[in-house]
Amino acid sequence: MALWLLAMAAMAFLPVPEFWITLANYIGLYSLVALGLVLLTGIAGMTSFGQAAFVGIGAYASAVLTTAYGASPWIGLLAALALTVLAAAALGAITMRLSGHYLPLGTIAWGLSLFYLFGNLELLKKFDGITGIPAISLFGFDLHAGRHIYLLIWAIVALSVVAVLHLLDSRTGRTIRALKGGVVMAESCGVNTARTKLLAFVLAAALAGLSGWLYAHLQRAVNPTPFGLNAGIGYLFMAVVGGAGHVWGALAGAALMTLLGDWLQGLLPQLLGQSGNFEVIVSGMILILLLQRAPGGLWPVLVRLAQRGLGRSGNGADGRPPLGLRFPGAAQPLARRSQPATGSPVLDVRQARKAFGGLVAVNDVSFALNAGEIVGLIGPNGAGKSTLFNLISGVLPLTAGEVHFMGERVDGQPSRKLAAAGMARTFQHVRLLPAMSVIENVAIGAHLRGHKGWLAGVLRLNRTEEASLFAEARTQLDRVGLGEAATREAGSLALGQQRILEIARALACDPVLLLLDEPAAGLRHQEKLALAAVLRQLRSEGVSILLVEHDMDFVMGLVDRLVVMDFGTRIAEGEPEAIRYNPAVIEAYLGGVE
Ligand SMILES: Nc1ncnc2c1ncn2[C@@H]1O[C@H](COP(=O)(O)OP(=O)(O)OP(=O)(O)O)[C@@H](O)[C@H]1O
Repeated sequence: MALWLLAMAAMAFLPVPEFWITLANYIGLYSLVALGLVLLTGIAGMTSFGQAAFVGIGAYASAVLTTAYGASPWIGLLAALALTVLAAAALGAITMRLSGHYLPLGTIAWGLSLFYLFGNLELLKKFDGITGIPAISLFGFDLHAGRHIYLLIWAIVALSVVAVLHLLDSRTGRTIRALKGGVVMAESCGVNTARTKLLAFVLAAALAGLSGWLYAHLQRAVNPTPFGLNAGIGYLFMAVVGGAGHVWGALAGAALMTLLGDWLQGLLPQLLGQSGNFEVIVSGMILILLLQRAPGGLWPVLVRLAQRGLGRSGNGADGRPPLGLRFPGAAQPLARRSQPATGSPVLDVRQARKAFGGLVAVNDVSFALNAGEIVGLIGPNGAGKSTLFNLISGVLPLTAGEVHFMGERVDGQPSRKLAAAGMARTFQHVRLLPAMSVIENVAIGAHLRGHKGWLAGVLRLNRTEEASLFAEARTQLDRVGLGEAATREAGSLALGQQRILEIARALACDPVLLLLDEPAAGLRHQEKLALAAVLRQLRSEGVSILLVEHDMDFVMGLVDRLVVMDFGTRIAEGEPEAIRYNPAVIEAYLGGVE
């Protein structure tokens, strides 16, 4: 990064052609928008075609203030950011609720609307646009030449890159990255996913607004053309082609698309003997080929080539150790909640019912669980165990009945509220972030035990807390026997170990009640013994555990009580030995006894 900064800064003082500076200025402006898209689309997983409209809001805000009201461009900057953030908060509150194809369609809808708004408002001089925008003045020096504003543009790009890198390497950043693992997992760790999505959306828009502000004072004139849907698609292309999962991919994509377009614009008319927009067609084809050859984008390819050239290999795609693993020194242990007294009521499920249309998956099931107890929920496939888990943990709403947790009625509450109250869970189908390190996955579980927000993350005021969160994650990994794998990518673990990782993540929540959905599936015999030992240890510490499991040997030797379900109904409850010989249970499993 230092080398890159030096090279970029040197260019301003070297006798390079003015035209290079112009290209570099535009690459810088595009990089800012693409950087926002890396955050929003590549990392948080939400596709937006409408970013150009936010560039427009930033540009017009400053253009109007500086031309019609004679304000300083710096006041224009504040207005540009404020207006973009407000517009993004309003649009995001509506659009971020959409999912699947509807989300990108939604962004196209408001992208188009804003474009026509720019072109039809008298205040913005309609499609003619605004001219005579003043240059930015810095320390009494007017930045009216491209070479002058160049340094400002790239200083802002560099700061933005650092800010986004810091953000991603923070408590809030992990929640943004966790969105790709699905909202159910993130919410079960206490993350407010709606707010996190909105934050990613607003931050991406703010970067676009910043780019718009710079654009207005570089061009000194604005009209709606560069803020339309075409430009929005172009920005998305830059992020994807550069490598949407990587911060530096934004710069790589902006540089590639700008340089390629410019090169082809000069070359093609000479080759073809006629002028036209042929560069759009040819660069489109080149980009498709590139995406076929390198679906992850240009940046990971550049990193691989550089590593090969240097004869080194890095840990992550960026060639650096995984984010969040650079904490020297001892950490303050996180505060723990006090566990309820052994034997006191923790969970009380009363007549819980769930119907999916005509199918009653859980049929008026009742049972209770006390502190320091391990209760097993068993039953044949399709008996309704996972559905009951989802009812208890707030993932699914009940059709009827009640769930009480720690003396309070909790049905109807979102799972993040239950996580805050001390309920942590794992999933039947493992839900983790395969490209994230093992320890970072576990640190997501400790989300509610930290408090630093996104700004503290960006400004690096979170280091002490991060050290504590990671120390906690490491403790839980050691506890379940995965300490050695802390820095590995979670996706590289065997499935059984991924389940254990989920247990460590749930333990990082400091739970009162642990809900484990088939924790022993995929484990070898020794690993099962080790897991049983960990669960017994937790019980002795006062943690209550409810587990769904098909492995009867594992369950019988571990649990205090069993609840048996069949066809959505509780058919038996009792100590393992009694359940083993219960005729109703035998019938459910074996389909009848002679
Ligand atoms: N979202 C849903 N919509 C419709 N039906 C569902 C849904 N989720 C579960 N079911 C049905 O509810 C019943 C209970 O399913 P559930 O997954 O809870 O059983 P299970 O006991 O966990 O089974 P397994 O041991 O195979 O995981 C099944 O018939 C299933 O097909």
